[in-house]
Amino acid sequence: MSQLKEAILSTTAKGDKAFIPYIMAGDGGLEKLQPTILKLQELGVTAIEVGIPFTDPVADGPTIERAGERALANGTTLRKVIETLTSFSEHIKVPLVAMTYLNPILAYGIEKFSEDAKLAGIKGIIIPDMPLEERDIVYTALKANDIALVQLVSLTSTPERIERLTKASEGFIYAVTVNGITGARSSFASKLEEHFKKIQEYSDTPVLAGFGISTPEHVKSFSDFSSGVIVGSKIVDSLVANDWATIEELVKASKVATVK
Ligand SMILES: O=P(O)(O)OC[C@@H](O)[C@@H](O)c1c[nH]c2ccccc12
Repeated sequence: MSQLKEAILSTTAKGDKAFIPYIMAGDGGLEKLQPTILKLQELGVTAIEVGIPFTDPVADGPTIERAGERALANGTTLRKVIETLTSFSEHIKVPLVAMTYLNPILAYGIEKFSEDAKLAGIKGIIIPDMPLEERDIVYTALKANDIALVQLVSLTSTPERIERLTKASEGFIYAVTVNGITGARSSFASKLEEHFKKIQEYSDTPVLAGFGISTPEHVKSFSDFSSGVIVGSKIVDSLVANDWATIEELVKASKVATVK
């Protein structure tokens, strides 16, 4: 079993829910990466999604897109992110999930990338612009380096597609809670619960909810019918504002059993 899936299952076994914050590597300078990751793991997050900035981030909403622009303006590259993570990898105790578009990995070289990513503590990867049908391009190299390939399931996926995606997804299943791009939302569609149940039918891999989750109340309500949540834009904004109290509240909301 992948270390990513193991970390999530050990969290849910305690009665808590998984909490995965998304951060944009290089936002505020790459020197912020180490203190940010170490502080998040101190707060008890389950894993950390590390975004690699990219010039054409088609799935990113305005908050993440702007964070990416700031990171690129700082000179952040995939290579520098991997080097920085590797420099303190002995201190990283939670699995890292890289979030990158296909192009930077192909430019790096998929084999070399997978080997270097492993040394950097990366245990999973999300590639939003890579369709399931194309995954052979990267799969063997990732597998050889124990990197789980996480699939995104959208609200509009057909039942057949949901089945294929969930069966293929490794580490966890990323269930997208809204139509469209990333970013904080104030409300969600009804019937999400049914959608989540359908996703979970095909696989014992934990289903996590992501997109638009920005308050402790959202975290709690999604926790009722998923194994946990991913929070991106709200975390990115809070890091820019150096507002750790907000981040702590979000993480705490996932600790159903161990924090009263
Ligand atoms: O920002 P939000 O709405 O909280 O959603 C998480 C999301 O940002 C993060 O998982 C992510 C950032 N970029 C992506 C691209 C595709 C899928 C997911 C992502």
